[in-house]
Amino acid sequence: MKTRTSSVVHALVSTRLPNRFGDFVIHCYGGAQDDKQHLALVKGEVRGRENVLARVHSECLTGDVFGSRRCDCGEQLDLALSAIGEADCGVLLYLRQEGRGIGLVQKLRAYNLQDEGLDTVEANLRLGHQADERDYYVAARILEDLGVKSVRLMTNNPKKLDELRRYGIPIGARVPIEAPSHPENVRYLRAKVEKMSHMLSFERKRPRFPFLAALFERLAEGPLSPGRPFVTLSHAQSLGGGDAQVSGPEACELSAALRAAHDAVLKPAGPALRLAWHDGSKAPVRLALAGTPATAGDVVAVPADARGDIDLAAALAAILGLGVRSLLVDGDAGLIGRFLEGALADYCVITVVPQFRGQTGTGGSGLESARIADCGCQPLGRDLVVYGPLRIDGSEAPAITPAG
Ligand SMILES: Nc1nc2c(ncn2[C@@H]2O[C@H](COP(=O)(O)OP(=O)(O)OP(=O)(O)O)[C@@H](O)[C@H]2O)c(=O)[nH]1
Ligand SMILES: [Zn+2]
Repeated sequence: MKTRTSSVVHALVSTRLPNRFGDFVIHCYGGAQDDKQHLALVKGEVRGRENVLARVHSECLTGDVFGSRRCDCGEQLDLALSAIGEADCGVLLYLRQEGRGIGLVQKLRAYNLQDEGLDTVEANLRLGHQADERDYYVAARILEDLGVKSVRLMTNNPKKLDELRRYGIPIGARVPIEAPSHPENVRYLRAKVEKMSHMLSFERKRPRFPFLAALFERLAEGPLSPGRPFVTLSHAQSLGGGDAQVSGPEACELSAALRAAHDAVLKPAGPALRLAWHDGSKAPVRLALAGTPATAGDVVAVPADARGDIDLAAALAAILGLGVRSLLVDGDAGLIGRFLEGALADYCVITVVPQFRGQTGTGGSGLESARIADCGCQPLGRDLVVYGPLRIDGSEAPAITPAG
């Protein structure tokens, strides 16, 4: 847990604040190291409660008060207050960290730089700031002071989740909070996704990999077979048939898009399996055979199949029970094969890396480095032909240039 010794915040005053979203009490906190007064809007009784609906919102005068379309802050504030207003209890913290901590004047300067073509992160850096200078220590202490035991946090920002956890706030779940995008803020939102890893689904809907559009649409509908999540198998293999060692940057991007589109990713981890939520909203879980010696972290015990391996059907049922409706299996050839044997998968995305290095059928040192340069690919009836001039380390540039 991240700790700090300085700055103990305390409520200076609390008063009723009925607003258009419901009946709130506002607590004004002082004593923070930054000398600012931070606010907590509380609906209902949150003391001693688990999984309290919460929003930790950073001040954005332009968005929150003046309805700026440069960002999504004002709309997120409304969404959060209205969700809390409808819940029986909840908390909104309003942290005075304007402009991701750089202050109003610098944020407005950053807007001018964005009008000159920089993105929101580059603008901060140009002004001599970090991309994000916020700190969530005060937020954690206020939540503790309010007696909140754990939260369901409305955010799309993974750093916010990490920081609050590190300051000791248990987060039971992440609740996405997405305002519709506008032409004026789409660049800003895209920069949040690409540079600050924000989890915004409008990006997922972008036809970045048009050949997967049908899969992405289907995923939104949830499981296809009863008793298990929708399962996509993904694998990168070499021409020799074994697992590929290194894929190119675009294939890495594809694999990131696949991870983001599924609720969770399953990978082999020795004899066990490791389940990780794509957005980090929950801690990863290990699925291991019952009786396996415990290691750190959460372990779900799964029965063995006839061969003594993890029973994958039982593992999938347990994974569905954990709330995962779509699962990406990021497997080696062995794990993929076992899912196929059990007819436990719905979709498959195989990347072929045009090199021969792999586990199967390659031993010689020449083959180790052999690859197809200028790789081509052609569906041929029901088959797929991968072709192109060969290059083996030490050989000259390929003599044949591919047609078309
Ligand atoms: N420096 C800078 N700050 C900005 C810009 N646009 C918005 N902000 C600030 O970004 C912060 C956004 O805060 P939040 O909405 O709490 O947090 P978030 O990081 O967007 O994460 P979410 O919880 O997903 O909303 C506010 O402090 C805004 O003032 C910008 O272009 N530059
Ligand atoms: Zn804003």
